[in-house]
Amino acid sequence: MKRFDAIITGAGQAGPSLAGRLTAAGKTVALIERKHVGGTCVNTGCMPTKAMVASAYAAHLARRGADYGVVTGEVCIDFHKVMARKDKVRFDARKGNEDWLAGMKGLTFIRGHARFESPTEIRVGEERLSAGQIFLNVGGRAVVPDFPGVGDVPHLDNVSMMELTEVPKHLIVVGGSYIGLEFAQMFRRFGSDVTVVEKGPRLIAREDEDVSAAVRDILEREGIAIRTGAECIRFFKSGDGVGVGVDCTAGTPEILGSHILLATGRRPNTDDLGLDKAGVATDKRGYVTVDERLETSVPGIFAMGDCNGRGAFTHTAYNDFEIVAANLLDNEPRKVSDRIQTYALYIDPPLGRAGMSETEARKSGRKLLIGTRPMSRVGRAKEKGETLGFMKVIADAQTKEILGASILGTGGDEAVQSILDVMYAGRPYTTITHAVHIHPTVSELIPTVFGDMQPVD
Ligand SMILES: Cc1cc2nc3c(=O)[nH]c(=O)nc-3n(C[C@H](O)[C@H](O)[C@H](O)COP(=O)(O)OP(=O)(O)OC[C@H]3O[C@@H](n4cnc5c(N)ncnc54)[C@H](O)[C@@H]3O)c2cc1C
Ligand SMILES: NC(=O)c1ccc[n+]([C@@H]2O[C@H](COP(=O)([O-])OP(=O)(O)OC[C@H]3O[C@@H](n4cnc5c(N)ncnc54)[C@H](O)[C@@H]3O)[C@@H](O)[C@H]2O)c1
Repeated sequence: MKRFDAIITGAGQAGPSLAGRLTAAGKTVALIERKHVGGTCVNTGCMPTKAMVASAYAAHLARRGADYGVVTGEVCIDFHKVMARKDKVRFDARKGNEDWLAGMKGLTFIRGHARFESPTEIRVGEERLSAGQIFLNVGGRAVVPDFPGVGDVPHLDNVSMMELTEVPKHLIVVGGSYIGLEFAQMFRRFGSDVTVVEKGPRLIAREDEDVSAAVRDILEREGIAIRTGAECIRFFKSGDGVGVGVDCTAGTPEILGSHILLATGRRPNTDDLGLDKAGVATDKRGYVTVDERLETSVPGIFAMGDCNGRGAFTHTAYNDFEIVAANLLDNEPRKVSDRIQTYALYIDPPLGRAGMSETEARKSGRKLLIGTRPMSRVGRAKEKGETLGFMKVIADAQTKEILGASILGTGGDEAVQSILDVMYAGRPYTTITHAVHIHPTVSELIPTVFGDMQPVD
């Protein structure tokens, strides 16, 4: 049995940074990783997809060259180069993480699958390790729903999408949310026919209806077919290709394509972790139950990142590390409920989100002020020739507290963060209306949108 002060399971977005803080504090740490250092984000998530989104954007802009007075000729995709560029981005990042860990004094890095033997013991293959503190950072993986015929046809997920060697002729994306829509638009721009099949009545159902509708419009303008309300999804083989039954309500009952991507959500990697041997509680979907400081039902065992169900983003996983480190090492009482919801959807133009949606704000029962502005009335967007989308901001009419914002438009992922910072500062929206922003930017219109807010029922 090898003894350590701490064991960290999973080298995703929280584990390595926590290893850095713990070893710097003089503790001995074992970090266990079964696959690739960097986890989902670096290897099969954010980084490679955003590298591919950048290639797709270059293709889109090149096709629109004439709009800007630039003569480009026929635009062709060298898919091999697109994928090689993506691989360089992710492999460089993985290597950077590996080098960082290799130079970490006090760290023992172990490759293999970790399982609990008891609340203080972990087994990796034949090796047994023990520690007084154990930190889980095991992330999640794609869900494969039990669709009829799902075992009869090949299907892709975010991992196998990274290994494609040619552009699919017709990509059928099942699931019209963050993962599905980012892949749908990029592959349309690479030249695939793309159909999105979503069982719900609209795309990205967590967003407001006006946001869903505008996103649908953006995608349909590029020739992406969208089938919402697909309640009867089933799969079958069709010649060399695949078929997806959608039928039920409207449109053609079946779609024939060359490839299927399943993007129907994620599940935590907690089913094969021996949690029962440690007595660590999970909810019914397998997410590890944690308190405000991210400690599990077993004192001394903590869970960070996607596996605790308190966030599903790289920045929330990293913030989990910060919360744990602050409480355990800095005597600073940070808690997960201090976090304000924020994220972006990286279609083009992107959707930047902070705080509540309008639907959530209305449910809160507060008196609201809401301001909106189409991107076609934002100078910066006009100059760039990228005028799709709109901004929406929401405030409490009585307290002037900023409740939320959605910026669907060019630069929306960056611009929304100026609002987020004022929310963290706990300042009223008048802080923004009194601020002077740089001209010409998308952000310069944010004070105007707050200034133009109207009361809603
Ligand atoms: C296609 C896609 C695009 C995304 N884009 C974005 C984005 O743009 N922005 C964003 O914020 N988020 C994005 N995400 C989400 C983001 O990738 C995750 O939220 C983030 O990676 C979660 O980090 P984590 O540390 O919790 O888990 P992970 O990064 O998944 O790391 C967990 C690690 O634990 C290891 N592991 C699991 N079980 C064991 C075990 N038993 N023993 C040893 N090791 C184990 C795994 O191999 C993995 O390396 C995207 C996700 C996908 C799939
Ligand atoms: N830009 C980003 O930050 C980014 C990008 C990609 C992924 N992510 C993260 O990854 C997570 C997972 O993304 P996702 O898009 O896979 O999942 P999701 O949970 O956001 O959406 C799943 C979609 O699939 C649909 N669906 C679910 N079950 C279905 C079924 N049986 N049949 C048909 N449709 C079904 C749902 O209605 C929903 O639209 C997100 O929550 C997000 O946190 C983030």
